[in-house]
Amino acid sequence: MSSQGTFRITDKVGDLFDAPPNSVLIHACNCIGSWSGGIARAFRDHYPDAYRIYNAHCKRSLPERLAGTALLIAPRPDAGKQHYIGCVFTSKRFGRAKDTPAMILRSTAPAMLDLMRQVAAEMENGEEIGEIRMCRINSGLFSVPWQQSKRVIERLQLGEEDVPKDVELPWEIVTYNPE
Ligand SMILES: Nc1ncnc2c1ncn2[C@@H]1O[C@H](COP(=O)(O)OP(=O)(O)OC[C@H]2O[C@H](OP(=O)(O)O)[C@H](O)[C@@H]2O)[C@@H](O)[C@H]1O
Repeated sequence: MSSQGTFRITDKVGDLFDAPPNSVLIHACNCIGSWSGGIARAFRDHYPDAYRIYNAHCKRSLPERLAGTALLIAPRPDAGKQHYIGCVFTSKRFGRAKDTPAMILRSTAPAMLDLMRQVAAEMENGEEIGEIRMCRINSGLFSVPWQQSKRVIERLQLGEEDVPKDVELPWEIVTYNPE
C-alpha cells in the first residue's frame, strides 16, 4: 500500500447520484430491510434491483448480526446507472426504535472497514472501481451529527490484512449533500 491506510474525506455540495460509472455510492442502512425514508428512498427509486438484494440480505440474518457489517452490491442493469451500492449497517432498526447515537457510531467503524475490505476484494478480482462517494451518513433520520461520523471514519486504519498488496484502494471519500 502506498498510503497509510487511512481515508481523507472531502465534503462537497452536489448530487450524489450524478457519479461516473463504477463509482461506489455509500449510505447508512437499518438491518430490517427498509429503504423507506431520507436518501434511502432515493436509492430505492434509482436502484430497485439493489434494493431487492439488500432486502433479501436482511431477511437472511438477524439485526444483531448485521449491525457493524456492510454489503457491497455490484452494478445492476437497472436505471442504466453502473454504480456500486455500499450499504453500511449502522443501526439495527429505524424510526423510534433506531439505535442511540453512541451505538450508531460504534457500528459505523466496523461497518465501514467491512465495506472497504469488500471494495478491495472486488478490485483484487480485477473489477474497476471509480470514485468512492458517500452521503453524510447517519446525519439525517439517524440523528448523529455529521462531524461525529466523519471523525470515526477518518480514524479508521486499514492494514495489509484488509487490503491486498497489489490493490490501490481510492483513499479519498467524497461526500455529496444537496446544500
Ligand atoms: N433525496 C436526497 N438526496 C440527497 N441527499 C439526501 C436526500 N435525502 C436526505 N439526504 C441527505 O442524506 C444524508 C443522510 O440522511 P438520511 O436521513 O437519508 O439517512 P441517515 O443516514 O441519517 O439514516 C439512515 C436511515 O434513514 C433511512 O430511512 P428509513 O429508516 O428507511 O425511513 C434508511 O433506511 C435508514 O434507516 C443527510 O445529509 C441528508 O441531508
